Amino acid sequence: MAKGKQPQLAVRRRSLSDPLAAALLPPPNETLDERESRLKAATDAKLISDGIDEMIRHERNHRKKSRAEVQVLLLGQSESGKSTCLKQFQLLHNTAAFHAERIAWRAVIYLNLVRSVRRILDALQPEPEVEEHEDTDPLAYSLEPASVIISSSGRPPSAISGTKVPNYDVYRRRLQPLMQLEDRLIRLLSSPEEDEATHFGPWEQFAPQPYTMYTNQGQLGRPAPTILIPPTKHSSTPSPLNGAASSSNSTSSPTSSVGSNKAREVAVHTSTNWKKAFSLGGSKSKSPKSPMSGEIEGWWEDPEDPVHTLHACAPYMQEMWRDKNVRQRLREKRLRLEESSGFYLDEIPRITAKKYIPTDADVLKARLKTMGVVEHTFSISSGSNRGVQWKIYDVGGARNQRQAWAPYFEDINAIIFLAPISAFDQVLAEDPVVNRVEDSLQLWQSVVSNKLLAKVNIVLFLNKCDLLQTKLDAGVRLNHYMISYGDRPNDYDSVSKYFRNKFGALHHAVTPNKERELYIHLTAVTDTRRTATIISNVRDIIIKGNLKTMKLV
Ligand SMILES: Nc1nc2c(ncn2[C@@H]2O[C@H](COP(=O)(O)OP(=O)(O)OP(=O)(O)O)[C@@H](O)[C@H]2O)c(=O)[nH]1
Ligand SMILES: [Mg+2]
Repeated sequence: MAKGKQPQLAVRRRSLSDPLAAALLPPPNETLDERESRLKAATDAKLISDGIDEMIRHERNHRKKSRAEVQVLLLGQSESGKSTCLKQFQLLHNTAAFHAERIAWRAVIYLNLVRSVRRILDALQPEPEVEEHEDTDPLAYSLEPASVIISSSGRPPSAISGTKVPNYDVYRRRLQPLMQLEDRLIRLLSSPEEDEATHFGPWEQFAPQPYTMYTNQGQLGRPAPTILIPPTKHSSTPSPLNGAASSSNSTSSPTSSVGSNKAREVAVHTSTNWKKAFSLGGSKSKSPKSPMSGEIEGWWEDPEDPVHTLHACAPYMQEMWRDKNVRQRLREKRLRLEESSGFYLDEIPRITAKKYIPTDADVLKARLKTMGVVEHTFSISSGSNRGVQWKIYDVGGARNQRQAWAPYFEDINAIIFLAPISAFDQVLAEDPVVNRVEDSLQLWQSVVSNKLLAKVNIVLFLNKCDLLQTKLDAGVRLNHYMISYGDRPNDYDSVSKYFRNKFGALHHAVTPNKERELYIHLTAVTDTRRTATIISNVRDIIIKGNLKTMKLV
């Protein structure tokens, strides 16, 4: 009985103590007049409330209409700076997320640093006899032509009988652990098809495994990202890296082959959230718990973390990079590492510190090749337009990636095309007989002449202007590589103007839309301050163009 009464009591108490319910009750002894005016007041209040609801509905619809989606495609050859440009958009419009992801870039920065070391060791290797090399491919001495300067006659003569580096064997032995680490990092970050890092896989997956391929159809009929994952998890596989100690005694070959890893790499193409996996607290890289205390600790407490090998090798890296003979040998081989992607050799102690956290500038400099198409969404305000949804597509620019671009042409509003004009003396990694600027011009021509893109706003970034300036200041002559430049002055202003005119004239000659206004910017997209201003201009141009198209202005 007592049980049955309790709920009723509770209900009564609630209704009596509810001030709103009490206020709405008609007063006791209400007269007819009072009742009439009470009901009228209630009707008036409802009318006002309905009016407000209607206004909110109207506003919502209006906002929906003006919150048109802007879709932007970043195009350009590999290493033109597309992903770096995207990072700048993130830094500007999604700053918190960019900062949260900084830690995840550690692995890429480590790999970039280790690759620079390997390239030096490759360059220092004593040359075999001259006769054996007479018909050698000019690129045989480097895997990364983007940073190797090739003379018109092929192999630089001084590369053959160059400066001897007496400490070469010592460096090679001491830096051997880094070569093993490079293998490991490549396996973590690469696609099976590539010999260059493209994406992350989790730290612990580096066992030789067969792959299972999953594909599915993405929105708008676009090919969805392809994900290659191992059928089983091999987390118990012994690590090739057991801290610094295990590797320092190793005697295996110093120039471990990247190709030997290719078949067993775990690759994640484009979509998966690799950054999350490598962030602090991310699913794959939770800070390790100490077996003793059970407390969460930093990655530097994990004996398998690559930082230990790097930290142990740091003094030898420094010594080699400061060695005058080494520098001389690199000069003879025309290997300008300072100008290459992912250069961190000038900051070895900072990068290899146990508690190193990448800065914004480090992340912008980090080189990770894009495979497929990566979509990023931002909410961007511009002038009176608040919170416009932007989708920016970052594509892989290497030749074998370009077939993936076309499906995106139908829906986009704008293209930002990047052409690295500092690369006039470089060749494509994927086709070492093609000059990089020539390739950019060809690509540019096919984009701006495309009828499907006739109504699309096009913004051209003549990129890597900082490197162009350095190169010209160092005396590299444009007319050695582009005869059409003739005997014009070899300074930055003249050269940049020449490229601006060349790209502009090509657009004018082949565009199917003579009305289209072309916006050209001289950029260095690693420079945050300069790029922020350019991006905000571009943003306004694109939004204005987009609203015009949608007849909203
Ligand atoms: N100094 C300098 N470096 C740049 C500039 N733009 C890009 N880089 C560097 O060049 C490298 C390549 O840039 P990415 O943005 O990865 O090139 P990408 O066009 O995305 O290349 P793919 O993904 O292969 O198509 C990175 O290490 C960047 O930090 C620039 O204007 N100046
Ligand atoms: Mg990229």
